[in-house]
Amino acid sequence: MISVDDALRQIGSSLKPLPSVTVPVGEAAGRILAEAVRAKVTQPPTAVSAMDGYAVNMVAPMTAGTQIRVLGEAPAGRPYVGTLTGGAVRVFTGSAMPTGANHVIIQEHVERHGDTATLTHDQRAARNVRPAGGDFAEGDVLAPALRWLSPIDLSLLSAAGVVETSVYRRPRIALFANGDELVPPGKDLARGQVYESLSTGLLPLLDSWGAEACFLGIAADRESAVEAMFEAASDADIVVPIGGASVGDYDVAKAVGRKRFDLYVEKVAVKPGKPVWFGTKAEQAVLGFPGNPASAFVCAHLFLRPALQALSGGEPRLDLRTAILDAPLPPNGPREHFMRASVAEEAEGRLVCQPAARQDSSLLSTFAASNALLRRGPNEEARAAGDPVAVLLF
Ligand SMILES: Nc1nc2c(c(=O)[nH]1)N[C@H]1C(S)=C(S)[C@@H](COP(=O)(O)OP(=O)(O)OC[C@H]3O[C@@H](n4cnc5c(N)ncnc54)[C@H](O)[C@@H]3O)O[C@H]1N2
Ligand code: MOO
Repeated sequence: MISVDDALRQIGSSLKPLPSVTVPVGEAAGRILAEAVRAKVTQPPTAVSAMDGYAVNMVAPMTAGTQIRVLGEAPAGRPYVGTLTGGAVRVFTGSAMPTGANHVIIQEHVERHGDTATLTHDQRAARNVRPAGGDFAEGDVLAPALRWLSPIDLSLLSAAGVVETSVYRRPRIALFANGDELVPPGKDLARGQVYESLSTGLLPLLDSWGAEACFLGIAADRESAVEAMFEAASDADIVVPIGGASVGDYDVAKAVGRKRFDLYVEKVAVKPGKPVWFGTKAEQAVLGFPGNPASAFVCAHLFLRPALQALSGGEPRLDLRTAILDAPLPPNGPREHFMRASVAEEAEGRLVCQPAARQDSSLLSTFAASNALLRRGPNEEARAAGDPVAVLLF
């Protein structure tokens, strides 16, 4: 059995980044940038008014009662072409500032009669102007390579005149379940049957991690049925069989996988998830999950998410944070343990971690009530309330 870190290293060194593809910015949310994006224009391109009002050149404080001649107007998109020469130009939020103007008197501070604006409030200092390039300048790096593009990133790139981006192709993941006892939800259960429940949760999880995931269905505990699933998964970058990973007489997924792939990981010293297995053949990888529900989800977080990072040019790693334990824990056993836990943020960003009372790897209800995995090292000594611990938030 190898450690979690060694398994991650093995996965990282076996997976090469997928090719990059060019996509319209509008379709790039959730994708990972293959190269940095620079601004094509400066934003704002010129100084603009931040308010509706009157643009003036203010050389000294102005007092209420001062009268100013209104020379013209500059609606947003139609700059004023003349010179100011002591007068004011009617402007609006987003209007280009007339040449020479440094201040916008908000319209609430003015009484307007014809071409004359009379100040109703003192103007102490020049303000209400957004400088050219205040957001970004042409050539600025707006998003570095490997950035996961959020929806707001797309607006940032659009504001900078960028219409296409180079992103990694989405990893294609094909899941299938393995077990004679599994039945799709909606059917009546016969004695000994349970609903196949893992695909419904894993598909959207993978989608949220930027993958294109599909579920091929349930394979019976027969080699031919599992073979058919692998055939149907020929397009996938990673095939993920769920279940049939252990040593039982009917655990056929791994037995078939061993014939089709070179296996580099056969078991990991982790709890839950020990029977997880990994291999490759040509351009395809297989990552077999144990069927116990918590084991499958822990393996998704510990191994599949980092595998997706590796396919997108990143380092496969776990984003562990530090939290404070809220109750004592007994010594850990020999396997690294990822306990289901609830983490809450307290004052000043301090994270407090409460491990779930029941940790059996069959329990979906415990997982659903948790938002983190609490990592305990192999043979780690007992922990006291208040001790710092490592957590993986999800
Ligand atoms: N003698 C030993 N027995 C077991 C060992 C061992 O080392 N020696 N390891 C145990 C560990 S740890 C795990 S984890 C499980 C994993 O076994 P499998 O991957 O072979 O999983 P299955 O037997 O197929 O299923 C286990 C359990 O999960 C249910 N299941 C499976 N798939 C689904 C699904 N898609 N949806 C809902 N539920 C599912 C299945 O019905 C079983 O109850 O092995 C231990 N045994
Ligand atoms: O590894 Mo199993 O996942 O402990 O139940």
